[in-house]
Amino acid sequence: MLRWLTAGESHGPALVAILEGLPAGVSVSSDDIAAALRRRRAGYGRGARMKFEQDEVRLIGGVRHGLTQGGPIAVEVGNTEWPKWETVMSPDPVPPEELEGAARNAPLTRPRPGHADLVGMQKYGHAESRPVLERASARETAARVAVGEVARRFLDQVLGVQVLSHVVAMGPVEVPEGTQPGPGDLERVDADPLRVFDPETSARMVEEVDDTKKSGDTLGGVVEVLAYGLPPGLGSHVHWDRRLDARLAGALMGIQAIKGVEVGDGFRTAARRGSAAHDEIEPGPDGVRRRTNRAGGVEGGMTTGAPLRVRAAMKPIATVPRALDTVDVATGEPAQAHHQRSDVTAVPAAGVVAEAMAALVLAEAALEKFGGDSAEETARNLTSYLDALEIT
Ligand SMILES: Cc1cc2nc3c(=O)[nH]c(=O)nc-3n(C[C@H](O)[C@H](O)[C@H](O)COP(=O)(O)O)c2cc1C
Ligand SMILES: C=C(O[C@@H]1CC(C(=O)O)=C[C@@H](OP(=O)(O)O)[C@H]1O)C(=O)O
Repeated sequence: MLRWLTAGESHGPALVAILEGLPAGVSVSSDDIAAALRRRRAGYGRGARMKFEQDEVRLIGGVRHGLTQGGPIAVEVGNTEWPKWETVMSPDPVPPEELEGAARNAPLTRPRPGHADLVGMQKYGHAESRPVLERASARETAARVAVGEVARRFLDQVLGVQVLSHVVAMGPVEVPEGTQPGPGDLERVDADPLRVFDPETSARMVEEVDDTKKSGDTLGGVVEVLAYGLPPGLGSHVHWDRRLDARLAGALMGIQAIKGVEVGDGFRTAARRGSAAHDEIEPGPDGVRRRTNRAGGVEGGMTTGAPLRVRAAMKPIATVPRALDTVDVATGEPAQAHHQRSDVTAVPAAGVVAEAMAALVLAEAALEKFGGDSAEETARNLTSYLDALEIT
């Protein structure tokens, strides 16, 4: 069983993540995780914080001399901004006179529509939104990307699976139908300012971001995650919570601001007739194959062996600079929502987070199918399964 958990606040000292259940013998270092975190920080349209804050990675358990040992893997991602927040976010009590004069201590009583502020205050009984936004913030996704990188490396080294993502829509601007990077195209995608595979569309998207910023607004979009090299049979048709499509959808919907998930052609499939919706099966030089991949590599809740293709739709950033109407909960009067700074868009970063979540789910499904306490054992079990497949 593969499990993962994160803890920590946006302006706390650090985020932490634990990944439990990964076999021994997977190669990973602090530098590998730091590189993954750099990918998450990039992307045109992100706010000032991405420039002045650094992610400080420390592997504090489960890895020795660059190899996983089989025990829980613990990663700390330090927030270099912590010295500015030490008083306001102190875990231990602070004398009231010290807190009163502290910068950033003013109560946040004008909740932002679209963020977790208002309902979080209602549910947890807070008079202001600081305790809610600190944990609702997508800063937490740094911890997910840290452990997601370990899962990605397991998939690559043991199963030969490549996971990547690209941006397919920014607001109303979409890439042309059929734009799809291949397994070796991750660097090319990352080199684009918006992580778009089509340079002409990327240029139009950059204009859209600039225009949105100029008008004091924010922008959402759609990312696509692809996984190449998966064997057939991860997940299962036998029960709802073993279906791989359900598990991927849950993992992607669990990313802040993701409001829709599509597997394969998803919603577009619903508009087609059956004869134009499914992937016909034919004999190929290496065994049976599908003529198309409209299903996105999943049928009956299981991988088919074709490339996995899932999309996630992100809503526009909630902290709109041209602040939205709200109520000041301290007075009950109409007010403008709290705004200091924000990303114009974080769709490119959401793609990197979506890769991490997909990698964790795929690694979990692979370990359910093949087991193994060492990378060698998992690889052996995979080979034996593939060798024994009667219909290939
Ligand atoms: C990578 C990333 C960066 C984000 N940056 C911001 C931001 O700067 N400002 C903001 O208000 N929301 C930002 N968000 C979105 C909020 O976290 C999100 O709106 C909030 O959690 C509420 O969304 P929900 O209703 O889906 O939970 C970001 C989301 C992601 C995935
Ligand atoms: C810090 C990160 O993202 C943050 C996510 C976020 C939100 O509300 O989700 C709000 C912003 O933080 P702040 O309000 O402090 O400017 C983003 O910068 C990060 O991704 O590392």
